[in-house]
Amino acid sequence: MLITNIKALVGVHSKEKLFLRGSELNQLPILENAWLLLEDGLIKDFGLMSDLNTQYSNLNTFDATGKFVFPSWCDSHTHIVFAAPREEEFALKIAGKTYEEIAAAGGGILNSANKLQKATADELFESASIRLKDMIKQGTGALEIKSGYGLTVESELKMLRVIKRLKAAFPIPIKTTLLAAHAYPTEFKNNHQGYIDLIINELLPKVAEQGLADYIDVFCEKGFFSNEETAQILTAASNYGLKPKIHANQLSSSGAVQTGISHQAVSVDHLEETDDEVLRALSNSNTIATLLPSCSFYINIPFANAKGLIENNAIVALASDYNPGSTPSGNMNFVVSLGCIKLKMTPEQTINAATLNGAAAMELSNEVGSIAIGKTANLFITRPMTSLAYLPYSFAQSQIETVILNGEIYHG
Ligand SMILES: N=CN[C@@H](CCC(=O)O)C(=O)O
Ligand SMILES: [Zn+2]
Repeated sequence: MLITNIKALVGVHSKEKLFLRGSELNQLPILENAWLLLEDGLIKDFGLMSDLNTQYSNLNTFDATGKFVFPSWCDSHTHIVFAAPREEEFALKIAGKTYEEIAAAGGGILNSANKLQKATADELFESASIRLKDMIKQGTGALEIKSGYGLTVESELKMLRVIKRLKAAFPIPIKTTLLAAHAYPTEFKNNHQGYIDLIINELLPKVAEQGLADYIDVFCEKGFFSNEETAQILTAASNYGLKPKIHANQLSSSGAVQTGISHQAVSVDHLEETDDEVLRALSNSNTIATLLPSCSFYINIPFANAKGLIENNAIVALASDYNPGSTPSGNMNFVVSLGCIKLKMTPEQTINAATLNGAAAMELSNEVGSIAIGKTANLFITRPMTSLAYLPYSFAQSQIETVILNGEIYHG
């Protein structure tokens, strides 16, 4: 397929550029009045319309006059396998209850775990497929999915197998993260070590043997998993080659970021509580700071200090956190708008953070996240737009007209 007359081809980073640190995030290379050639599912070539080779004239052509072409969003933090939404908690939130209060009253993660344990794998696969199709139509072309609503060996494995089926059924790269340490099941409320032992001695060996996860995650937070408990789990997982991507500093500043970094985490995610120690720890670090502004928006908690992280030369990514409790939305266009409106990032910074750095947070930036020859042809074409900034500016409305995955138009 040949795409011609592209008003702006966005994110033409060199293939060697695998992530953008600090002020590099400002650089979003764009080719105006361009063409893009896709072949065998990959990006084959691109250039200026003035230099378009006539040998391509008999190809299947898509005329993108007035339109922008973006690399697909790379959503590196989601929990899209769940049994049921939790809109009953929505009313409690409106009435003023906090996320922690709802969780303490039996809502939250344990509520989702009860429902997931009763759901069949087929039901979970069907409902997650509907969510994933919606996300793809909204421009997502690579994502990470976590377990964490099973909280028993059997149900965590059930979730991971559902994610494996999603990988096989959908034409986009998907990475899987084991998040058995999402909350303590009620029966282990007063026996934390018992649950940790279950994860380490029973679950991890099975997950590793069956190749069901790429990463390990822990909700390292007051009232959930302490730094010491997190460290135990990360150390055990490293013996199976599972690198950490952890939930850190969402509700309090508890040292979670530092624990993640000391275990060579690929990313530390959330960081709504971004104190000076967090900035220092992530300054020049190879651990990616993944920010989830839709979560801050939805549960009314502080927004992460993106500017401080960028000024301190951290690698900042943006992701959705799609889950039934704190963020019932996987719309990366809205994430990018919030990045601008609430994190005070520029449109260029948010787009880089939601594409190339998101890909890096899944160790996929060799494959996706920018427009480079040889990368997978996962991209989207907008409606005619006046400028790049129009996309985040027109918040909560989709400017995406056509989604292309592996070089072909996606019809869902
Ligand atoms: N904080 C931990 N996990 C999710 C929320 C899970 C839930 O409420 O179901 C998050 O990233 O916000
Ligand atoms: Zn999360």
